[in-house]
Amino acid sequence: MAVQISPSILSADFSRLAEEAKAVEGADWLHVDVMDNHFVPNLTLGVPVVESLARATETPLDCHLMIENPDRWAPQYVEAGAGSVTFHAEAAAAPVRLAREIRAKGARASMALKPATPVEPYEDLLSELDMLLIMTVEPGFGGQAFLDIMLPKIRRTRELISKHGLELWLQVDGGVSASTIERCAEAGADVFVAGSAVYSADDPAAAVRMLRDQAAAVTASAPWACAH
Ligand SMILES: O=C(CO)[C@H](O)[C@H](O)COP(=O)(O)O
Repeated sequence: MAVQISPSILSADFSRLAEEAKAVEGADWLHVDVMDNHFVPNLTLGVPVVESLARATETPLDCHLMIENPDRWAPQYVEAGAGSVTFHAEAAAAPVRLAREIRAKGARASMALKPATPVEPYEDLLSELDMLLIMTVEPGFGGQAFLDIMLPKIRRTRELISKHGLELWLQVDGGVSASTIERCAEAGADVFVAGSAVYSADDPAAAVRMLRDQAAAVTASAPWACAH
């Protein structure tokens, strides 16, 4: 699977969201961080803003729900126009049922793990998902330093994906930049969320292309990438 870049609008100017979305057209996804001030100590946006963003950009929306009770809310983000919906393992009451509901409604189903949540208890669920998101910062805020200690978890997840022969995308989110993306790619990630590294650049679209090229140069020689 080709490397994909998903710029996070958490680092964009929220008073100009449509323009900021257009500034990264050419990216594979637009990462939309939904925070409820309960699951994480920050509050961002909800379903009506996602509906508006879906109308404002051609880029498919990759909605990351950092919220309590995703079982209730996630289907509404599919209806709002998201192409991929990520819920947190720590918050979902019935992750398999929820993943099936997201898929049945027509979006890609994804599950996220906070840094302290291991992947191994979820091994048998991976076949129900289209993507697994490994947080490489504590969720809640952009601009945090990348947690190197997550690299072994990325590697172990890639091994599980290979062991079961899954077509599961492996996303990383938090502190991904020109100086960390290669380590993530070497460990086995193939979908990269980048907020501040993209939106602090003079040319956000060029920053997306540079990150994609950097990661692609690494994964070109990865055995797991060649297998797809
Ligand atoms: O989910 C997130 C925070 O919870 C953001 O997507 C993430 O932090 C992106 O920002 P940056 O690339 O600046 O770290």
